[in-house]
Parts: sequence; C-alpha cells; structure tokens
Amino acid sequence: MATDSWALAVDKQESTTDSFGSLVIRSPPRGGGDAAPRKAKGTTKQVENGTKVEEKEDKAAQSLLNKMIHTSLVNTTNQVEVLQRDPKSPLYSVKTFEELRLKDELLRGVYDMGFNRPSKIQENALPMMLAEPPQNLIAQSQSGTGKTAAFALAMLSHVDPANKWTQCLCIAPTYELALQTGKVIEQMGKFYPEVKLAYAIRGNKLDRGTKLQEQIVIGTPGTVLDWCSKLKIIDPKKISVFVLDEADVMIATQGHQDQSIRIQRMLPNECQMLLFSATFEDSVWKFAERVVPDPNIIKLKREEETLDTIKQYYVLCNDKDEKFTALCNIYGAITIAQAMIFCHTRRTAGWLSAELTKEGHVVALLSGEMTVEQRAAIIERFREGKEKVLVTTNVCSRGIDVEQVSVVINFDLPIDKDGNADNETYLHRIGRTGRFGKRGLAVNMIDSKHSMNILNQIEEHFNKKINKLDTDDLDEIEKISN
Ligand SMILES: Nc1ncnc2c1ncn2[C@@H]1O[C@H](COP(=O)(O)OP(=O)(O)OP(=O)(O)O)[C@@H](O)[C@H]1O
Repeated sequence: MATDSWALAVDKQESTTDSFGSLVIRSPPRGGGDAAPRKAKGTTKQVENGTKVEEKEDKAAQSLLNKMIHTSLVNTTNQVEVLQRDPKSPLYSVKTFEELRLKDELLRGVYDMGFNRPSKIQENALPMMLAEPPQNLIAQSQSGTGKTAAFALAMLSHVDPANKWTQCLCIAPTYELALQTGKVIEQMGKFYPEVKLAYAIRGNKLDRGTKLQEQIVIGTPGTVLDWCSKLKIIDPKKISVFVLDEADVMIATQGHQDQSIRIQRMLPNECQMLLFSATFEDSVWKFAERVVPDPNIIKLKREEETLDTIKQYYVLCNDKDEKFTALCNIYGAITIAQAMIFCHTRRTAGWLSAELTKEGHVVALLSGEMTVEQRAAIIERFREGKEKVLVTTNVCSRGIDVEQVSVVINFDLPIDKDGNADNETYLHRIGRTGRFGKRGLAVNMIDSKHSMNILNQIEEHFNKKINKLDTDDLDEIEKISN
C-alpha cells in the first residue's frame, strides 16, 4: 500500500483554503410525492421483500435517528488508529481549529455551531483531507463523533467560489440522510456568501442539460448518477472532491453499491475520494477499497463496553403477568432514577407500558412503527427526565445514551433470528447502565426453559455468572441496589 508520492504537507495547506464565498442553498423539495418515507419499516410488514430489505431500512432509520438525537460528541474514551500510506510520514494532528488554517469565514461557521475544538476524528482526518496534493481517505468512527462536520469542512475548504460549477460531490444512502448532511454544510457555510449547495434527491427535478452552478452537491446515488450521466447536469470530470458517507448503510441498500461505483468511475483520477462509515465489517471494507484507491485509513476505536460495573441478575417467572409482578416488586423495593425495559415485540411493549401506567408510572413507549421524528422526540424527552421509564423493543434502542439510566430490565432476552442468544445486543442493552464508572443494575426476566437456555448462553459467552434474584423477598432486592 505504500507509495513514494505520499506527502502530507501541513505547510501547504494554505493553498487549499484560499478562496471562499458564502453558501447559498438550492433548497430541496418539501414533501415531494416521491420523498422517501421517514417511517422505519423493516419489521413484519416488509417480510415479502425479504430480510435484506429489513436490514437496510432499519440501518438507515437508525442512522437518521442517531443523527437527530446526538447532541454531544463521544470524545472521552476513544483511541485513534491511523494507517498512513507511508509509515515514515509524520502523523499530523491539530489541536485547535485555528491550526487547520481554515479561512476566517469557515472558522466563524465552526464557532457559530458551538464547536470549540476539533473532535478526535476531525483532528486526525482534517489535515489529511486538506493536504496538498489531495489525499484519499477511508475513515471509520462511531456515530456522533463528528465525521459529517469533518467532511463538510473539507468540502467547503476545497471549493473555489469563483468557479460556477459543481466541484464537490457527496452521496448519502437516503433522502433524509442527505438532508441532514446538507443542513450541516448549510450551517457551517453560513458566513460564505458565494458558495452554493444543491440537493440531488428525488423530487428535485432539473431539465436535461441544465448547467448546475452550485459548487457542492449532496444527494442519493440514483439521482446523482442520473445528474452525472443521463441528464448531464453535473460534469463528473470537474469534480475534485468525492465523499461517500455512511458506507455501511449504503451497502445495505440494494443497488446503491453499484451506483456508487459507477459514479466513482466517472470521476477524474486526481479527484480526492473520501469514504466514511460508522462500522467496518468486511463487506464495508471490500466496498471501501473499490471506491477509494490508495487510501489513508483512520479508525477511531471505542473502548470496549464492559460488564464489570454492572450487577446482573435473573428472576424466574412463569408468564408475563408474573414478570410484571416481579417488576413492580423491584420498583417497590429500590429507588430507580431511570429505567429502560426491553421487550421482544411491540405488542408486549404496548401492554407493559399500559400496565405500568396503570400502576402510576410515567412511561415512554418506543417502538418500530413510529416515525424517526417521533422516536427522536421520545428519546429526547426521556433524556430530559420527563419520563422515568422507557419501554422499548429492540428496533430503536441503539444510540440511546442516557446517563441517568440506573436499571435495565430485559423483560424478554435478546435473541437473534435463529432463536439463539444475541450477545452483542445484550451487551449493548445493559451497557446503557453502569456508565461513567457508576454502578448499574441489569435484571433478566426468565419465563421458560428456552429463555433460561438463552441466559446460560449469555453467561457462557461473557464468562460471567448471573445470579438469581427472588423478587418476592424485598430485603434481597434492597440488598442488590446497595
Ligand atoms: N468539534 C466539535 N465540537 C462539538 N460538537 C461537535 C463537533 N463536531 C461535531 N459536533 C456535533 O456532534 C454531533 C455529531 O456530529 P456528526 O453528526 O458530525 O457525527 P457523525 O460521526 O457524522 O455521526 P453519524 O455517524 O451519526 O453521521 C453533532 O450534533 C455535531 O454538531
């Protein structure tokens, strides 16, 4: 992978940031008839389309939800691994936005958004993205770590506002994700009176041969491909920065992978290729290598979630009514700041939240048929402490980071599609508690031989014994909360 030509010259960065204008937005169509629905499907309704569709839609909805609910960066426990093409090249790191030598107008945009310092991924990726000659990059870091802001800044930095044609092209997997990213570019470019942004998304109909003047285009692969080829609205040969965002979601969407590669093939060799992903399984990596030749690689590793600070118990019950009684007993015996309760189906979640409400609890219910906006609003209310109990199915529970959650109840244990223990989901669920060094409590409700078997699989997987709790014995429950 090493090449002789690698040069990451920070002192040359100025040359990439010399001319800027303001950002004028070509607005996306509002509520266009063919706008993709924001509702997360992907559950039973989509069965006829097969499991791939389910996965795709959930991933895109989850990703959108993450974007909507992330207000702060996960900054503390991350480590960066930077794999550069030339091992001899220095690892550049910038500690302040000033050190990036951004144009003043861009700096103003950054500070106006409330950013004081670059996040880890920004600190590492931006010097590479702004280097001369342009460097290709594959970057992976979890959701909410500042990737979008990083490449938005890179695109804005590369644009020459005097040139009235599209110079930067960014593709995102869905209509909504493209809009969210567009918003970040709009905000960041607030102080640049000449730079314009256009949305290549369904519903934004332009005539064949229209010569687009916007320097930045954000869109979905299908429409971008049409604009570059059939409709000749963008001249791909004039693109100098190509960003592929959410690569992991992209490949889960049928057709997007091919379309992305077709777009990439139309771009000139010297075009800078940047690819971002929140996760990096093999399939993403293979795709990334096809899209980004000769890449620098940045991976931001999150510290492993650990079960060490979480006390885990199980409760033996015969049916869901007994599980509910056990739950009430736990609530009667210990003070719970906030709790998350996971159910296997929407039906159980709905039933449970109704029962808890009857008992006088203020309950929030989150389930798969809700729109992403509705989910984001519920999660926000829960984070603000307006409700103390969140009952949820698994569908939408990732990305919920609530510090005050002290108890996680697995009303139903997580299982994979083959009916075996879903260890990763278990870790993720109970990892909601016991954060930031606080001690957490996780209680698993067992109501059948099968669920006991699942629990045993989980114990074995994590090599950790889960003790039995007698919820009829109030003293015993009190003890576990100490
Ligand atoms: N340097 C920074 N300082 C403070 N906040 C920041 C900084 N960079 C980004 N943010 C904010 O952090 C949140 C997450 O950033 P961003 O959306 O760029 O993350 P992401 O890694 O792209 O997430 P996703 O994978 O979900 O797209 C946003 O609210 C953004 O405004």
